Amino acid sequence: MHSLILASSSPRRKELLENLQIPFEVSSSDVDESYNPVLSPEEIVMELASRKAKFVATSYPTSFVIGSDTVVVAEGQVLGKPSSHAEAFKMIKMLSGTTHSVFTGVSIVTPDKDIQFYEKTDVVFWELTDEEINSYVNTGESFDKAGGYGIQGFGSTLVKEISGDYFAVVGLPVSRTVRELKKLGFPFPI
Ligand SMILES: Cc1cn([C@H]2C[C@H](O)[C@@H](COP(=O)(O)OP(=O)(O)OP(=O)(O)O)O2)c(=O)[nH]c1=O
Repeated sequence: MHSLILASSSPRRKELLENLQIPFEVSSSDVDESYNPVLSPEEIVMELASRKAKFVATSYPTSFVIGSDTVVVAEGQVLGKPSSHAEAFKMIKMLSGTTHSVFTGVSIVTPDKDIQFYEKTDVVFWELTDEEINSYVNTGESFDKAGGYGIQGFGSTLVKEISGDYFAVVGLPVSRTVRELKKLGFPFPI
């Protein structure tokens, strides 16, 4: 039987896949995450997800390997992870009182195929005061997350509504991923 590998160092992606109670291994993908700025957000996340999965697949040639990438798009700008308090503040300020889109791309590499897909989720933030933004950034939660927030943590208090897959915002659109794995012939118990 083929084994399943998650090509990620994200603890959230691991937790989401663990919810399915199927055995898998984690192998982090040390790839260059730069991209051509002319690409659309969906092209960027699928390209980076593919790079991550392909990198790990070279070490697991008989496995099904899943790679994923998440970015936030606001005011036409693609936001990755902030690297300072000031940058995180600026990102959350940009998201305050408006709707932004979260794009998560997934790539699945098997011994004889590789596919990519993406999910887009729209997220509406409450109007936030500078004080609220500062105290959120002070939690330290911003730094390893696209757009500078985590919907699954304190960031849940910033969110007014979402339209789309919550799990895709956290980093892995689990149900679509399972459907695609099944189409590729991976034996799922459910
Ligand atoms: C918007 C949002 C993003 N994120 C996270 C998901 C991703 O882990 C991260 C975006 O960075 P990614 O580069 O997609 O992933 P990563 O570096 O964390 O992990 P790897 O490349 O090894 O798979 O932001 C949340 O956890 N919650 C959120 O609400």
